[in-house]
Amino acid sequence: MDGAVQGPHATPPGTQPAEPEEAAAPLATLQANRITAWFGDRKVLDRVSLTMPAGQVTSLIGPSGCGKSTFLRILNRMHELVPSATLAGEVLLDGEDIYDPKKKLVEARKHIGMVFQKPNPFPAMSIYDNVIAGLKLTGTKASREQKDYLVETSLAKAGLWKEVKDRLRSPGGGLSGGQQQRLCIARSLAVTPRVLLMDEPCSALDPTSTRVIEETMLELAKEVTIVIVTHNMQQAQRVSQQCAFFLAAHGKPGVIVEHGDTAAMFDSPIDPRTFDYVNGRFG
Ligand SMILES: Nc1ncnc2c1ncn2[C@@H]1O[C@H](COP(=O)(O)OP(=O)(O)OP(=O)(O)O)[C@@H](O)[C@H]1O
Repeated sequence: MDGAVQGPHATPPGTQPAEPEEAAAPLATLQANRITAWFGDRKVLDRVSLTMPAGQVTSLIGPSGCGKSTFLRILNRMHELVPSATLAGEVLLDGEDIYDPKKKLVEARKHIGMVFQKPNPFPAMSIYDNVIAGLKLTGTKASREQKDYLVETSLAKAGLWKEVKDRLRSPGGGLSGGQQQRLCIARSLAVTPRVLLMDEPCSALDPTSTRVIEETMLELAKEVTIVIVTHNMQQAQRVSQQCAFFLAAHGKPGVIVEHGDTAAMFDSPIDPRTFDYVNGRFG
């Protein structure tokens, strides 16, 4: 990493969002191979493999406790933050193992961003500083002009620029829940991730904010590979091209029962358990 922000800068502030003058990083495919995960001696995932194709939205669906969030957190090395947590298997970002001991943890987090269920901006920090907060964490240096550019383009991509462009110095905590979630998306985008993981990003939001986030996701998927955990079957159908159905039988670790094209999973699932779940018959 050269420590510099990618892309051009110098768009006069207060005007229309700037268009990037350079191509973004090519779209990336994320591949999980035979992921097994434990908390202490309790196995919660068993040999889960899934390819999350470049430029697509992949939904992870399934009943509570079947390991969807654990799987998502393994995809950007957050699982290892839990002291008792261990795992086996590999996660490849465009063929490169993110758990390679030679690779820095911060690299995985930079390339693979995460948006959480509850919007978590730094409440007292300005909207502007919230967006660029990740630069420091990833050791990325940027000039004032580069920061201005990043703030504007990231907020525009997150669908928030127009609403906040005149109050960039106001605290992030003063925004509505839906706006805060889009601010968190902008913060993730500012470090130019190649994959964005979203853990039930709309579950704390009203239907209007949910719709705005979903529209934002569909736009973002053109340049960032997205993986979303959702309990909302309509949302999975609206936003994702691919779906994976997780299930944990009583006392057993979670597995993927079925995955594939979202429309096919909902219209003609192969496994009867998938049929029951997508039709609201259990879970
Ligand atoms: N920090 C932790 N320590 C111990 N066990 C955990 C921890 N986090 C999750 N688990 C357990 O791992 C299993 C999988 O949990 P996980 O949160 O991944 O499921 P999920 O499918 O995302 O559930 P939900 O849909 O309710 O969010 C559960 O049995 C849960 O109790």
